[in-house]
Amino acid sequence: MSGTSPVIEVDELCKSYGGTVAVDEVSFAVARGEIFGMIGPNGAGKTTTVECVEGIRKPDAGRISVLGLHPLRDRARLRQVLGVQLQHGMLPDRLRVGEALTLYRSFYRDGVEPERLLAELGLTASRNTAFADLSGGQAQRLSIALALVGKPRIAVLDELTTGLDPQARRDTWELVEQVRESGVTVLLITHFMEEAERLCDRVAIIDRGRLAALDTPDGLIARAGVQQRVRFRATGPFDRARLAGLAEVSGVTTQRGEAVVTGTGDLAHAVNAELVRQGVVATEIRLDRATLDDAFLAVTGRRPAPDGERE
Ligand SMILES: Nc1ncnc2c1ncn2[C@@H]1O[C@H](COP(=O)(O)OP(=O)(O)OP(=O)(O)O)[C@@H](O)[C@H]1O
Repeated sequence: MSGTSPVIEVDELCKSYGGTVAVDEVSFAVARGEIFGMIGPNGAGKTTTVECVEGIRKPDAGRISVLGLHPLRDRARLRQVLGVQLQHGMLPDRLRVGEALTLYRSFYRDGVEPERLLAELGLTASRNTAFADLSGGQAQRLSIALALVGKPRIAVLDELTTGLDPQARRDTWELVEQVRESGVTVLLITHFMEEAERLCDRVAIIDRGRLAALDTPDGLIARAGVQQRVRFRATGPFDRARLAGLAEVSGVTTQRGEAVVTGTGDLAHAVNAELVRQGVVATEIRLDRATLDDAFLAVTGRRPAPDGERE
């Protein structure tokens, strides 16, 4: 995190619905200009946490500060600096793209020229299209445009690319990177591990209402102690015992004529260096890198839903 004070501070946030504890003493801080991700199983408490940050839910306990504002007491001022992505189905079907942007622009003192946003988000040709007639990707881009039209300092994006095809998803990721480059801090809730790994500077894993882990994607993967795998074919025989004796290595097996070495740390480098010491040349060396999926499993005990699906 940079030396500047955080733009969002959440301190020991608690929220229950009747007997259901949705958020249980969650604390974190989001630095200016970062893309901060929240991942976790369904019902883990992500949306409730973010809704408390947005000032649309009242916490039972804890302290939240957003750009120095209190989400409930300073709600009107908060609305001017926080851009929130619309959830599906929140616009009237017959409202046209251009009209929606102009309407939303009118809610803010400061803002971006709607025409400019339309162009930047590739929506110029859809300006006169009614919301109900937009494709999934176009509707998603419109919801992002509406989150940005008030020139927010923080954008909250919830389920950014759910329902989009892979190409539209990648285009949306580029868009979010542009948003961040323009100086906006992004709070992103996602079910896609690949999305979190690719976009987020830091990721909070929320599980059963608690903050289970918080780190960079690489840090989460490394801290989970997830096993990595290096596969290679060797040009000649090599001493397996010496390979197995390396600090980084936990196992050496052979699969379909390939040596498969499992372990942690800088495994590929350690294996390669040992083979060089043995005078063996490895061909087709491949590293099966651990991913955020593995870290998620290690932290929550559950696999993320396939391809970010809702369970
Ligand atoms: N309005 C509500 N009334 C009662 N219980 C609720 C309400 N909203 C959420 N909950 C419950 O609180 C818990 C946390 O829900 P929340 O929506 O914050 O989780 P989430 O991590 O955002 O889940 P998802 O990934 O499914 O959106 C769940 O057990 C949920 O059923």
